[in-house]
Amino acid sequence: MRHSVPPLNDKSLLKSQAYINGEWVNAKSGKSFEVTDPSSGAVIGTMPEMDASDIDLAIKAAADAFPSFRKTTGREKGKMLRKWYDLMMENADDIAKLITWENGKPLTDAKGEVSYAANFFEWFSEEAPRVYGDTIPATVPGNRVFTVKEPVGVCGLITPWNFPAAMITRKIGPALAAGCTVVAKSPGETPFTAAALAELAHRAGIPKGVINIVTALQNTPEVGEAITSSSTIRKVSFTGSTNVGKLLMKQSASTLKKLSFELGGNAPFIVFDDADLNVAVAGAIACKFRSSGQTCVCANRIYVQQGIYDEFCKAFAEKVKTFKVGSGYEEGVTHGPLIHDRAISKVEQHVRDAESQGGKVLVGGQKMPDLGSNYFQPTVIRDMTSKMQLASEETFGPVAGVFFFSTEKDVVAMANDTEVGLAGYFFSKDIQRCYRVAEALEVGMVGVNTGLISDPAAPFGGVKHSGFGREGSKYGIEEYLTMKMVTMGGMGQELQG
Ligand SMILES: NC(=O)c1ccc[n+]([C@@H]2O[C@H](COP(=O)([O-])OP(=O)(O)OC[C@H]3O[C@@H](n4cnc5c(N)ncnc54)[C@H](O)[C@@H]3O)[C@@H](O)[C@H]2O)c1
Ligand SMILES: O=CCCC(=O)O
Repeated sequence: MRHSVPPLNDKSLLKSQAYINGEWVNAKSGKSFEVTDPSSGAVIGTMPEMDASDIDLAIKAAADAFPSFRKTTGREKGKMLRKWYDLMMENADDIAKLITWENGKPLTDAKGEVSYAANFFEWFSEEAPRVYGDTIPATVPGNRVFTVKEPVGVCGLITPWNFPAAMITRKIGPALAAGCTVVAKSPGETPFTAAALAELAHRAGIPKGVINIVTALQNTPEVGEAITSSSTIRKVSFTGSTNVGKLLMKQSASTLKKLSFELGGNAPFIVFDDADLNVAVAGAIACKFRSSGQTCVCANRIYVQQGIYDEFCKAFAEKVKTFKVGSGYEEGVTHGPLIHDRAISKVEQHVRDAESQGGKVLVGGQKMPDLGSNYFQPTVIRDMTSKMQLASEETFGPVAGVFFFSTEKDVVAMANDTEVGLAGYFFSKDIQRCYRVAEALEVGMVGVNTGLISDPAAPFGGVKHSGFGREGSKYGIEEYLTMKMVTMGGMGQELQG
């Protein structure tokens, strides 16, 4: 079965080829892979199944474009990114339809993602002209020392399917602002959005070779290897799971690349007795069920203090009962399908495991075969314990496990008892506790009395096995720059004449 193409205002935004050196191309082998709609399971199109030989062409194009692009002034690069931002916003409805088509998220969420994604271009269009070095007082008399920031060079970018637009713009925006050229591997599950963005880059006048979008599904490991082992590529930025991050880091070792890794999380979400219950419930809904739980910063372990536990569980479950699950295109739908059957298997396993160890399902807990094979009911389970799988593994789906705790010290110990450290959240009205707990959590990002922390102006990234490097914010561009120090000798002479 082939699912019909969404009605785009501009049909030329739907591409089924990769974009290399300013041209739309197929794989040299002629092979392609099928892309499916996670809602219906229907094949919705194909993309080139590229291999290492195609990637080499993209790397060469990016390397050829680099000497000239690196000399482009910050202001010029800023104008290109701004133009790309404007085109994204003008075509927001079409891009959102493509996101819903291939990722499944509801159209309103997809529109939100387009704006979030485009904002990275706007933000970095403003950072591009503001790349400063330092002047440094030298220790050696007569020496003058200064630093300049230079683009790293050709960058390899690898992104996941859960934000088909925003994960790519969050990398390409700062890369271009710094003066780098890129080879970006779009996610095999969701390649159409990235291709539409490449078409808009073309229209924005971004020079050929500066952006290259390569595609693969089965060949993804080979493509990853080609990118990480290339001696032309100087930097790799990856967003995805911790396991794949570790593999890519090993592969990058022989060429000692600069790396930024945004990896998996297992976010603690803590509600203290002194929290505003309504604010905490709203925060948990937004944080846990955004994109049906498929974001790396989604709450994974919800810890609620004893005095408020029953009340919180009841109010939280009541809210979840109001969700409408269905196709992302359907009016009023709040939550769509998961990306594929592996995701369904994982959430089901977490639910069954929790139930078998005494967890009580308050709402949901089952697959939804009437809607399609990738649908799972939004689920709330109470009486969770640290022995259950969900406590130590990222669920990446619509299952909220609520744990019980007694003291601040206990809950911080439980929150930190994990290898990863991406985001953490807590709710309290006590300002001293807010500082104390924010400082004690071993994560890269903390939400206090909010479940939504993503913002192009705020540094995004983790600690521990959640990776390193920061995206967005004034720090994001640093990932794509190197610092050169210049010492000028014989400078402290007497005036002549
Ligand atoms: N920290 C963040 O910003 C962030 C954002 C989104 C997702 N994630 C994490 O990603 C995971 C969910 O996504 P997933 O299960 O699809 O992750 P994944 O690591 O399996 O895949 C992510 C992407 O990496 C690429 N990939 C996979 N194997 C590869 C290989 N051998 N070489 C090169 N590229 C490869 C694919 O293109 C894929 O789209 C979760 O752990 C989530 O927390 C993290
Ligand atoms: O899934 C990871 C990224 C989520 C976000 O940027 O808010």
